[in-house]
Amino acid sequence: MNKLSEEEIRVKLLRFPDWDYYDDAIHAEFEFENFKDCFSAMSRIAFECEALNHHPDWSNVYNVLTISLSTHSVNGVSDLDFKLAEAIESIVEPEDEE
Ligand SMILES: C[C@H](O)[C@H](O)[C@H]1CNC2=NC(N)=NC(=O)C2=N1
Repeated sequence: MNKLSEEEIRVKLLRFPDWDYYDDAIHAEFEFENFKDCFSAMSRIAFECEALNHHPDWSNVYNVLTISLSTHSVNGVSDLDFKLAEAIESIVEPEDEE
């Protein structure tokens, strides 16, 4: 995996309005109705993490999930972080069905 430059990250983040870049990682915070909904999303995200072999630095307080993604081997952000961010978005904010 390549370490993305700040410029590359900023361009990619245009498609990820929930996410921000600082401290060599991308970060997002999601709020749910209650703890059950939050933890249910976390369980679903966990399966995606295992499938990608890429794992978030995350924390949960009641109905709020805070996530940071980075790639240890490059000491920064790689395409893998965006791949996982995309999977997280599709779980947390699914598109409306027709
Ligand atoms: C050995 C194993 O493949 C690595 O430790 C993986 C596991 N999960 C990971 N998760 C994240 N976020 N970054 C990594 O660099 C990473 N590396």
